[in-house]
Amino acid sequence: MDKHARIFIAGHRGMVGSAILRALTKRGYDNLVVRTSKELDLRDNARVAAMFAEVKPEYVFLAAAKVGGILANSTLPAEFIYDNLAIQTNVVHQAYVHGVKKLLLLGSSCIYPRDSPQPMKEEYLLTGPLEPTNEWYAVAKIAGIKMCQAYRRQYGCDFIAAMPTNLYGPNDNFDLQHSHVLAALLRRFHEAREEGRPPTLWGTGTPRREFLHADDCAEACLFLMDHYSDPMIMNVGAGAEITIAELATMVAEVVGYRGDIHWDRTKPDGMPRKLMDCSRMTALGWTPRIPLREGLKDAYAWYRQQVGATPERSL
Ligand SMILES: NC(=O)C1=CN([C@@H]2O[C@H](COP(=O)(O)OP(=O)(O)OC[C@H]3O[C@@H](n4cnc5c(N)ncnc54)[C@H](OP(=O)(O)O)[C@@H]3O)[C@@H](O)[C@H]2O)C=CC1
Ligand SMILES: C[C@H]1O[C@H](OP(=O)(O)OP(=O)(O)OC[C@H]2O[C@@H](n3cnc4c(=O)[nH]c(N)nc43)[C@H](O)[C@@H]2O)[C@@H](O)[C@@H](O)C1=O
Repeated sequence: MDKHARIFIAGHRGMVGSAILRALTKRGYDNLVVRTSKELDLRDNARVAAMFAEVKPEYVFLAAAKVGGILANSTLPAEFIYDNLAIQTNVVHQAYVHGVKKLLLLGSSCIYPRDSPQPMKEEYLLTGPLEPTNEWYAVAKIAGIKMCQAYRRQYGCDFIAAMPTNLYGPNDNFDLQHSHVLAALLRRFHEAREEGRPPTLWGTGTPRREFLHADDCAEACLFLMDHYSDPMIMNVGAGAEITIAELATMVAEVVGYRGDIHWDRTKPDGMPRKLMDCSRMTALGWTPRIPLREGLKDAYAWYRQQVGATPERSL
């Protein structure tokens, strides 16, 4: 991408979009196009078409989506399938209509079958039933992948799709009902320490997850924009997994909480394991840089800043 190219970052205020914005700005890109969801609801096809006609972006990072953790996904199925289908349909189609040179769509590791062999390779897509807690979101994401592949096949569009694993970092959602596990745990342990009572976590603690910092994910997205043009999806992971119980211990250490943990086993575990096989990304020459413990410290520092907790007061 030329440093003056018009680059539309859809979802620039979200965790991944803001990390992409930071990464591009740091590299000196000076023609970045952003819109909040209030300024431009990407579910509205006419408004998306008008924006593309007016701005004529040359490159698109599609990081706008309806996103949430296991409970949000299982309790808001209509919003997860509708919003994501509509956003992708409008952005991908208008990118084709207005001759976008390259588009990167963000999918998710939840597109793989619940009982996939581990680690999960790209070719396992559509080889078995999905995990029920996020099937609506996963179906929408799979449709997004298929749109990129269809527009490449029929119209020759250079549209690619990256599948990140579970992400965390600055600008994550810390809502206790709707967030992903890592943000929820940082907040739960922070509040447990402040209030002197044990946190209640969900499920059994036995599921395994892989966690990638949003800044690493953004670097991977920029790398793929520069080095990858292929219909095959690309896994973007951290390369190591950890149980939720082990994650809880690590978060407790980072936050400085030393006490009991309660587990609410009425809450779902979701997929038992979700480890990406990232050998194709590694072979291309990209690997993540931020170790989980360092990333956790960074995410916790960001959270404390948001809640106005000074280190002196909160530790
Ligand atoms: N978080 C994770 O663990 C993972 C995320 N991903 C994928 O990465 C991408 C980014 O996720 P993440 O950054 O976490 O999500 P966030 O929830 O942090 O951000 C999503 C962004 O999408 C925008 N958005 C939502 N709905 C609309 C709409 N109708 N019109 C316009 N903009 C809209 C929001 O804009 P605004 O702020 O202006 O309202 C927001 O900035 C998504 O595709 C997600 O599926 C993949 C794997 C894991
Ligand atoms: C990235 C991916 O993320 C989602 O899938 P998920 O990985 O299952 O989601 P999660 O991060 O919310 O939970 C991971 C694990 O952690 C446990 N857990 C413990 N305590 C809390 C807790 O307090 N909050 C949450 N959310 N989970 C908790 C929870 O029970 C589960 O076992 C998809 O829906 C979809 O959004 C998607 O694409």
